[in-house]
Amino acid sequence: MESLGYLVVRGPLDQWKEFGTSVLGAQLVAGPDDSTLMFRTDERAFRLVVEDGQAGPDSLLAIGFDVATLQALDELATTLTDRGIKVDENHELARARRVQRLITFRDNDGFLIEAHVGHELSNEPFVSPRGVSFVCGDLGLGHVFLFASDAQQSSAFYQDVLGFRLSDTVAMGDNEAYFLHCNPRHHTAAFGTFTGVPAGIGHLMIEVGTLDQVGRALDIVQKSSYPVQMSLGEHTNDRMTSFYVVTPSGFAIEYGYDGLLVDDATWKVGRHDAGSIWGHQFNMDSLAAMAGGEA
Ligand SMILES: Cc1ccc(O)c(O)c1CC[C@@H]1C(=O)CC[C@]2(C)C(=O)CC[C@@H]12
Ligand SMILES: [Fe+2]
Repeated sequence: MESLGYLVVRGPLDQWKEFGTSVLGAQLVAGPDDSTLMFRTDERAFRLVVEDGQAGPDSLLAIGFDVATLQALDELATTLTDRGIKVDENHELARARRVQRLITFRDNDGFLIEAHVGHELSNEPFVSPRGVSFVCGDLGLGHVFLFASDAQQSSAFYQDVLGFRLSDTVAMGDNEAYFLHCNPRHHTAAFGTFTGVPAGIGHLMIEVGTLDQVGRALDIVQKSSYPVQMSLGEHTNDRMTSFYVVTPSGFAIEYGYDGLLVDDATWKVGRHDAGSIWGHQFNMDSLAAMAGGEA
C-alpha cells in the first residue's frame, strides 16, 4: 500500500453536504448517482464518498488504499489468495471509483478494502469553499483510527499482509493502540481495542496547512450543533495539533495540523504512556451523538 486513497462512508446526505463544505471546507462534486456525494480535498477527483443512509457504528463502508503499480496490485492479490482471503475484481466498481483497476477483500476484522491503481486526477483546480488547503497528495487523504476486536492482530495483518510498518504504540487503558505507516505520514492506519466497542471506524484524520485553518474550523464547530468529541490538543507520537468533531455518520473527523513525517531509514519504533502532550479532553456529551448519529 502507498497511501489512503479514499474513504467510503454511509450517512444522511443533507447533513453531510453542509458538514463537508461549511465545517470541513471540502469541495462537493457530483457523484455517480443521486444517493452518493463526493468531496475533494486535493487534485484527486474525490477523496471522500458518502452513500445515503442512517448514521451508526457500522457507517464505514470501504477503505480505499492506493497501490503504486499494476504489478504490485497483482502481487497483493496473490499474497491474499495464498492466505485464503477471497479477492474480487469488479470493473463496474472501478468505473464508479474512477480508478484504472481495483480489487476488493476484507481485512481480519471484516473491513472492506478497495485496493486500487490509477485514481483519477481532476484537471479542474481544487477549490475549497472555505479557502482550506489540505495536506494530501502522495501522503494520501489522512489516517483512519479503527476500533478493532484485537488491535494487536490487526497490527500484524496490516504489516504482514498489506506491507504497513509500525511507527509506535500508545498505552490506552488496559490495551495498547498501534500506529502504522505506509508513506512518510506518521500513521495512515491505527488500531485500538476498547471493551464494549464493536469493530468500526473511530475517526478519519484530515490535515490542513496552517494552525489558523484548525482554529477557524473549531470556531465554526463550536457555533454549530456538531459535537466536539475531543478538545484542541497535541498528540505525543505524531505531534499533531488537532481537535475531533462528530460527523453526521456518528464517527469523528480529527482536524489537524503539523503532523510528523517519518523516514524509514532512521525511524525507531516508539512506545508512549499517553496519547497527548496537552489538551484532547474527551467530551462525554459527544457519546450520544456517536451512538445515535444525531448532531
Ligand atoms: C493517541 C493518538 C495519537 C495520534 C492520533 O492521531 C490519535 O487519533 C490518537 C488517539 C486519540 C484518542 C484517545 O487517545 C482516546 C480514545 C479515543 C478518543 C478514541 O476512542 C478514538 C481516538 C482515541
Ligand atoms: Fe488520529
